[in-house]
Amino acid sequence: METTSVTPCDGTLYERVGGHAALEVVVADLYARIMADDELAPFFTGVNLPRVQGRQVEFFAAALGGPAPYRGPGMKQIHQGRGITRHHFDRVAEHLTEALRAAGAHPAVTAEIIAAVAPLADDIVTKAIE
Ligand code: HEM
Repeated sequence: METTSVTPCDGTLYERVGGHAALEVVVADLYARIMADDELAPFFTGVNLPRVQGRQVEFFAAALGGPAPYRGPGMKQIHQGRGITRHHFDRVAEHLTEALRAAGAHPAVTAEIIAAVAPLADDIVTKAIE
């Protein structure tokens, strides 16, 4: 079986992606990509981005098995009523994939992270028809 010391197959996804520092890089890049996307940027008009990015790092860290809990509001509470469609969710997931790739995450780790966030669509998407 092939093994590598750079991307061990054991440990939490949090560890395998590179811990807190790596997630800060990924989330900063994710928001740069979101704000450069004409279909997504309008959702974040007037939003305190540094604060939301900090929460996002906390959320991902906790969701991927990191040591600290996420203390913010739930996904449904945050996103309901914003008119987010499946299409918007998928675009964010694509930007997350690219941000992980750019940060050097192993493709298998990226795939596992995308699989881990996919079920969140049920709470984030509130508008069925575009
Ligand atoms: C993987 C999917 C997603 C996750 C894990 C996620 C997670 C989060 C988190 C943790 C926050 C910060 C909560 C807080 O205020 O403390 C947040 C805020 C926000 N999210 Fe998401 N989100 C996702 C997808 C989306 C999508 C698809 C959209 C819209 C296209 C979106 C729009 C927003 C907006 C506008 C805010 C700011 C709310 C505010 O503070 O006014 N999110 N999200």
